[in-house]
Amino acid sequence: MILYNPIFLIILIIFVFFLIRVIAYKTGLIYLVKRWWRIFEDCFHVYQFYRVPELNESTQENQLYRKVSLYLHSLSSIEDSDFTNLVAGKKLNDIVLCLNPKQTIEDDFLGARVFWLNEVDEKSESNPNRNRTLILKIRKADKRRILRPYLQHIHTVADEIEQRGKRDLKLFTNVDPNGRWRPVPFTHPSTFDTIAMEDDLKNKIKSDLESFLRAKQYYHRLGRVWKRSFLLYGPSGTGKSSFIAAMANFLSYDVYDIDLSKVPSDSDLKFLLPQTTPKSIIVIEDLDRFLVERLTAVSLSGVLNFMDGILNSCCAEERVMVFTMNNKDNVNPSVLRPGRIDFHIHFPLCDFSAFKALANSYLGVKEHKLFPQVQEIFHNGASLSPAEICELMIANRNSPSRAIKSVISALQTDGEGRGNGKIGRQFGSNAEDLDELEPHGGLCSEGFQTGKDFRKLYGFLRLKNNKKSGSLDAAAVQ
Ligand SMILES: Nc1ncnc2c1ncn2[C@@H]1O[C@H](COP(=O)(O)OP(=O)(O)OP(=O)(O)O)[C@@H](O)[C@H]1O
Ligand SMILES: [Mg+2]
Repeated sequence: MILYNPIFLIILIIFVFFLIRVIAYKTGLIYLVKRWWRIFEDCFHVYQFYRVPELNESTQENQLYRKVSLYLHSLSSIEDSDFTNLVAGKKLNDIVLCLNPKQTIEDDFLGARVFWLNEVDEKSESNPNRNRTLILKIRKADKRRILRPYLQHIHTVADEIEQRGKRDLKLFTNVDPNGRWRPVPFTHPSTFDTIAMEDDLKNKIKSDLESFLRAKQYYHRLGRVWKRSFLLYGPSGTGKSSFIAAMANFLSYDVYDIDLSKVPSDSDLKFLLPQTTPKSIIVIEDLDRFLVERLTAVSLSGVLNFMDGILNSCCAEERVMVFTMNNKDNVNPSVLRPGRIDFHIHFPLCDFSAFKALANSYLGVKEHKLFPQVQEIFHNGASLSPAEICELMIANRNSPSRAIKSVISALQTDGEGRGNGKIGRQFGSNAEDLDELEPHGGLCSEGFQTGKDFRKLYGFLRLKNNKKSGSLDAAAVQ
């Protein structure tokens, strides 16, 4: 009889409903129900699809793909996917989620639901970094209302992520036999803080790079190509490659590292350039070795054309070119002429101030009773490369005294005479060294030949000498 009591029936229905809900959530059945509901719902909607391929028709990287990918990886719904990839991130102990081939993720925008499918071309499974496409699935009914603002939203969010430096940098190498770039994550930890270099010089380079980043309008107004080129030269193990990594981390730029021995001809070298993306550093290491010892099939004119190629319109935006050499004296002067290289930066062997900077970072000591002895040895002309000193410090990191003693004995045995004439002029502390960083062309070539002009260009004298500074001076630091 009680079953016919309406109050009892209501309580029973509520209880059963509550029980089903609890079971559905506890067991995860709710997700199955939601999926079925979506499949059912889909039967009443017409969808439209938009493909965003990774490469455009001329096999260059599609910038929209990069932005969409960046945006999707920032969505919380990637965590709710049935399956996704977990990979180690850039920072220590960092784990990031990464889309799996064929994975679909959902996004909501202005009350409309859209889907993204990560499609990987079956033919390219051996090379998963290529021929990938992100497919946007959007209801036809919502398309007119949300498509444009949605794409704009993706642009904005991706730009913000990049600005915040969250962009995962890539290192591209030209080892692909098809003459294409092969990317790997770029996770080099080097920063300007970890490089032992005189602060003044470091700050000048940093402020030049910062003003370069901000100067897009300025360069365009002048009709000049927005690029910078650097020559880093000095003995082995003095930090040239680490400095390039520090630049990439500072600018948040990808790195394209060209191995000239893997380039079969001049035209292949030329072909590599248009495939690079804006916001990138293009690097040729040990250029002197390749040119002097002829270790590459590429000719001198091929290299010169490549260096000038950055001036052509297809790759004129936001490029930094860096060349490294052990010795620039044997290289044909046309390689180094103004216009091809903007800055020459010397990386010498260690002096006492660099040694102290390394001791501070590697051993955590700012002062030590053995420092006067080390200073004396440097003063007498002995030196080692920072790399050699770093290795000794790492090997003896548990005992600073032992580490410094091992540096002293290495300086006495291997370092004799190596630092001849270098001490005191390592990091641009005098007028001669300012010339080392002096601009050698590009924006600054005409009429900027002395250290004084260089300082003027970068505004160091602006406060003192406002009247004298020209318009180029003011704009260059914007
Ligand atoms: N100035 C420096 N400050 C801090 N670490 C340095 C410096 N120079 C070298 N090192 C350390 O020494 C190692 C080798 O340096 P790096 O590879 O950058 O030298 P390099 O000049 O590129 O040498 P090579 O000409 O042989 O390519 C790196 O691990 C780096 O940490
Ligand atoms: Mg190197």
